[in-house]
Amino acid sequence: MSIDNAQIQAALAQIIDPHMGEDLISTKSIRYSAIEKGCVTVDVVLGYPAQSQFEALHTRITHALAALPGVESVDITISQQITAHAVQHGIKLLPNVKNIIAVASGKGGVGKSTTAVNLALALAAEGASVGLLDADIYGPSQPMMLGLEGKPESKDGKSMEPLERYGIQVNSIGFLVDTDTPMVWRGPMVTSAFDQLLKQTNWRELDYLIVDMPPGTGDIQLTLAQRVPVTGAVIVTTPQDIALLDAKRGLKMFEKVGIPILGIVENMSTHICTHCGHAEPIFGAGGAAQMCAQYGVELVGSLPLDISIRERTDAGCPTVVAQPQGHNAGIYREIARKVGIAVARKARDMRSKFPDIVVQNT
Ligand SMILES: Nc1ncnc2c1ncn2[C@@H]1O[C@H](COP(=O)(O)OP(=O)(O)OP(=O)(O)O)[C@@H](O)[C@H]1O
Repeated sequence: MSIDNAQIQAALAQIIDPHMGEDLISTKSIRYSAIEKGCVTVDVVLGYPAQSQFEALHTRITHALAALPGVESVDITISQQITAHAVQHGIKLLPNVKNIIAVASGKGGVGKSTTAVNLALALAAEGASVGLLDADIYGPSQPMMLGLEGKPESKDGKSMEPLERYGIQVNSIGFLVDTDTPMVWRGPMVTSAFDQLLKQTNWRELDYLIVDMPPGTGDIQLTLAQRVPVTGAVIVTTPQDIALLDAKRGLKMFEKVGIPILGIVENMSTHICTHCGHAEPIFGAGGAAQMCAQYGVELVGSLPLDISIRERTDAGCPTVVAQPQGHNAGIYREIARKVGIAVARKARDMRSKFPDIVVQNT
């Protein structure tokens, strides 16, 4: 009994990508499929970082196709290709950077930098090429969180080479601005230092550049948001009403400048007692989920208030690299996957909704 390509396509249309919630044909993940003398060849290309999922997907496709009558052998290749970005109209794109993700918070101290660095490392752990730009003028903390010292080198006296740590490229406003200078003086220097960081860093072929934004929703944040060709923003909040209120302001600020929200991260959602392991929602519960429902955005993950998260970041070795098999690293990886998928989806949606949007095809 012989089999044709239409039957192969029909079988592939039954395989659901569990992370996208759509089948492999609808997600346009099948780049090539052919059959010759009972031998099936299929090339699958995922649009988000998912290296750790390749094996499971390979097994599922192989089983599904091998079960078809007339199939003698199956040859499946799985890879990933991060989609190029769509950004706010009128902003110049950065060379060598496919997607920029702003990590922001309405309020300071909610764990924005901790989330940004772990998100960057989790995306890299799934095989993406990632950069981290620390634009938090109030307290650039990425050098400490990554245990990085020194200044970026300049080969031509104008541009900077990003530093590297744990497989990601890093540049920080802390390297350019004297953080001991009072904020009132630093303010005017900020936008030019930020421009320098953004445009004069020689990023090398990034799938994602994660920008750790300064906390708040004032003029500085708005200016920065308007200068960066952002694919989307991730907003970090804690569960208290006051933090949620500020997070909503942040959300509106991004909407105002046409930047889509890729997701909300609820940090310090429950306190885990180091003695008995009891989980207590000391800052309240359910607020972030309610906010997400109200604004139609996704709650991409909730991290507990866990002493090990603070200890690892303070020691310059964030959770995702310090305890890759731990529960919290798993949550960060899940957040990274959801953000990666949201980027792929938003780029697709924006291109169809706003045909005049700037799209970089790389
Ligand atoms: N889930 C968590 N559990 C325990 N400690 C945490 C958690 N998230 C962040 N922290 C700690 O809280 C402190 C503040 O975190 P972080 O610097 O990431 O916040 P931020 O929002 O970026 O602050 P800033 O407003 O200063 O930029 C840090 O010491 C960090 O290690």
